[in-house]
Amino acid sequence: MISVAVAGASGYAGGELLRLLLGHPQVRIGSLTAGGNAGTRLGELHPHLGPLADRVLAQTSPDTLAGHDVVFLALPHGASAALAADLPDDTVVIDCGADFRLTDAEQWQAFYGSEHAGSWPYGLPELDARARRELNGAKRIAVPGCYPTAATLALAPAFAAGIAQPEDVVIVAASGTSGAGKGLKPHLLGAEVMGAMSPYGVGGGHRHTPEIEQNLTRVAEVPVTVSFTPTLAPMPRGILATCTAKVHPGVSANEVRAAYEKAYGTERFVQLLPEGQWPTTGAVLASNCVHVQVALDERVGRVIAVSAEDNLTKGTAGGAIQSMNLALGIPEETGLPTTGVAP
Ligand SMILES: NC(=O)C1=CN([C@@H]2O[C@H](COP(=O)(O)OP(=O)(O)OC[C@H]3O[C@@H](n4cnc5c(N)ncnc54)[C@H](OP(=O)(O)O)[C@@H]3O)[C@@H](O)[C@H]2O)C=CC1
Ligand SMILES: CC(=O)N[C@@H](CCC(=O)OP(=O)(O)O)C(=O)O
Repeated sequence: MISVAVAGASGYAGGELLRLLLGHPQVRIGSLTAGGNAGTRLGELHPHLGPLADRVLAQTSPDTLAGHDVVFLALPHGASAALAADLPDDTVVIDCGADFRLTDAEQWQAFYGSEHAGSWPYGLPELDARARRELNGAKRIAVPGCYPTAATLALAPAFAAGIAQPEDVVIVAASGTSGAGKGLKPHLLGAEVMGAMSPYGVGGGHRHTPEIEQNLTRVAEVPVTVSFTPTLAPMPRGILATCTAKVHPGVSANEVRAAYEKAYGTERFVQLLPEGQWPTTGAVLASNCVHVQVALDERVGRVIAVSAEDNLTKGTAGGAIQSMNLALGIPEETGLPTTGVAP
């Protein structure tokens, strides 16, 4: 059995990790830690995690996380780097936060405003062949942000196939409120969120912009720039990303379709929907699958790719466990749901 600790077990990402790990046949759940909620019964914070209800959260520290094969860090940005440095080199450490996602220190400084901690293998196996190679046997893994997972998977095939132009890429994505974490935020109070959609981080300032650009640049092998606008939607979970890019002159709808079929034909967790069927967040609720659809708007010469994911499942915890499976050399799909919850 693989012994696993979760730091940040009281939060949304930590709770989703535990929901999925409870169904993982090769995992034994060890230490569960938190910050201010240390000392609290898990059942008070996550009443849906019945079998773990009587576990009491410990304070997060290298000592309470010691002695495990795998440690998941589901902590606020900036909290992982120092902690990870004090965990043994032979422990698999999987960071759900942003600390080790970006390779460019200047971009990190510009968007996060703190010192760059470095970069780890990026936990998006479907990005390219290199991603899976680097995750196999990895001891440190950076889990992607939830928007970058959705946007990257929507657009990567168009860039990998050389169909899309690297400028004038526009991404507008709607997220459920759990994406913002459990902390109290005035704009996320029920009265503000219920029944309304609202944009935020408008004008290129959202910290996921450089992460999306990093991913698309990697597959395109030329610098890709994107305009990314997130919006908040009145639902607890889910992301719907609508992504468009100009195509090179002469690209046909058949070529676009073929590029996406080639990219995702054998992927278990990225499903290209049948032509004409468009992704919905409802269909991927609690599933580790991302649904993708693509069309060519011939009138304006743009490819329109739409993806839907559960931000807490494939967008965080499911993606993290998929990477753990690769790191440990066990089948990638172990313990991960490919079906959603409906209605
Ligand atoms: N929510 C999402 O959709 C996604 C989240 N992520 C990332 O996952 C990480 C966790 O996010 P999320 O679960 O949403 O956030 P939450 O705010 O819901 O949870 C944060 C967790 O971190 C703990 N914590 C906070 N401060 C400290 C501290 N100083 N020392 C130790 N523990 C601390 C909290 O403990 P306590 O309850 O005791 O305060 C809680 O367990 C973040 O880095 C986030 O960016 C990544 C992708 C998507
Ligand atoms: C709705 C909402 O607020 N979403 C979060 C993104 C959550 C996430 O995936 O991002 P990190 O892991 O980088 O925090 C945001 O826009 O900041």
